[in-house]
Amino acid sequence: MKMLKKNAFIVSCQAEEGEPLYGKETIVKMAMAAQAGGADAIRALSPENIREIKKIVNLPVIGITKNRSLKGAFITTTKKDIDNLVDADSDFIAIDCTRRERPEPLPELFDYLRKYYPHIGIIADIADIEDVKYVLPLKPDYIATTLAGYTDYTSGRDLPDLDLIEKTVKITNIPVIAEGNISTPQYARQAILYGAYAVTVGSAITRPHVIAKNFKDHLKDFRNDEISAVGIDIGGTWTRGVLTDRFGEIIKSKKIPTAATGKEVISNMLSLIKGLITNETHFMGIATGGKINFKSGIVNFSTGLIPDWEGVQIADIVEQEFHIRPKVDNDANCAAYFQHYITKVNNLLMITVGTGLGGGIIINGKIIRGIMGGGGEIGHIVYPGNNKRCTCGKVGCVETLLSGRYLREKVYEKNNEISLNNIKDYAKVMAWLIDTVKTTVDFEKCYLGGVIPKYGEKVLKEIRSSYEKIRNESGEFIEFSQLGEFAGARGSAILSFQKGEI
Ligand SMILES: CC(=O)N[C@H](C=O)[C@@H](O)[C@H](O)[C@H](O)COP(=O)(O)O
Repeated sequence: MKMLKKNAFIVSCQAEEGEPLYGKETIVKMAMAAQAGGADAIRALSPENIREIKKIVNLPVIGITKNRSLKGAFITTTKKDIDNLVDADSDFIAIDCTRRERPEPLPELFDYLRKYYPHIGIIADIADIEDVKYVLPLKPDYIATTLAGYTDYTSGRDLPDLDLIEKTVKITNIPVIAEGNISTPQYARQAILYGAYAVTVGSAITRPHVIAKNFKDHLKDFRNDEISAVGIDIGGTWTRGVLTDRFGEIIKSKKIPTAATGKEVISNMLSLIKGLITNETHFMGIATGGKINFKSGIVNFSTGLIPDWEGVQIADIVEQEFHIRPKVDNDANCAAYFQHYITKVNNLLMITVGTGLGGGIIINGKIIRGIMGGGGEIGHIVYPGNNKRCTCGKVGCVETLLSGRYLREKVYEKNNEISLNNIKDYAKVMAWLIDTVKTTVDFEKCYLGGVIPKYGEKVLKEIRSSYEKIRNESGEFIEFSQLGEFAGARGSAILSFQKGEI
């Protein structure tokens, strides 16, 4: 019996009737292309194709037949199929070994192959770990995860099912072939590291209509329109809104005081959106204080700076009204994202000094959100010796020493001039905070946004020199953010153009 190489890369070259590339001439070309790309073996459908491939391509072939008219198992289900595949010079034959109804009993197919074609390797195509247990007594030569997601008992699973590989290698020494929805080279590599003996890739290489659809899926929501987005930033004091183009440039902006009850905050948000949205707007972002579940668009936790905010299903409310699913994120995360977008700095800390003290951390271009959406909430780090109670319920949060309100008290203005007499303490705590976060995530730049830039360079200088005393290194990486009061709203607009989690 032939063996597949360890860590082999198998390319499945298939097109069923009705698919655009159906026909043996194309299938042979697919196999040639796969070989040129370094494939170690080919998986192919139907004796006619296999015969042609074997004439031209010098690689082992895993042969299968498919009978789509069957209700249950459909890959190589009869002894006649086996005869035809062997006759076409297949080196291996894959058999549907799922627990579904089938025309001929599975043990009979195995016995038949072993008796009449002992040189042919048998690959058991399975869908879940129960299938593996079901087929183990028949001692297949390989087990392939081909059918995960394709049976009624596995449909709806996250694919590729890498866990299935891990579970299978735990209960058997029979080599496992990772197959089915290995859609990227990274997944192929992961599959091997999860314990697969070899990996089979099909559609991602040989089904151009699937590849094209995947590209289209990433572009189709741009439609036949100018790209624009509404971005809303709901803060403790102000609710700001912008309509931007694809670059985050403001087309229109508006701001209103944040209302005193949750109900009003929501109705204000909706009317702000109404005043900004156009017929061509298909994207929306909402930035707001608190810990936000980015996936569901629900406020997980709020300090109370925005009234009745916890548990509000922002994304659902907006979607119901405007039929656009908005991306909802923490306000400082959105400001940080916009800072990253504008400056191209991939590792940064954004501190927004406002009603509270917001933080957003970008590492390798990604927003750090964590489990509950509380990532980067640096205002709630406890400053040693501080016993002020914070709006979040804890005692000692730096927010109680660094918020905009506190800054105003420290930097009092006499005859329109800023007095910096008390700024030293403020700068010391801010520098301590920056050092604490830098020690944790080692960002490249720290931007101070919100109200702090309006107090001028002297404040910045003081923070830098406090930092230099703590670290004995330059504080030049600390800068004022130049993006202004709409940074959060613009950031949420830019974020809404992205697909998936950013
Ligand atoms: C379910 C089914 O009919 N699978 C077939 C089995 O041979 C093929 O259509 C797949 O292309 C092959 O398994 C590779 O998987 P993917 O194309 O997802 O990389």
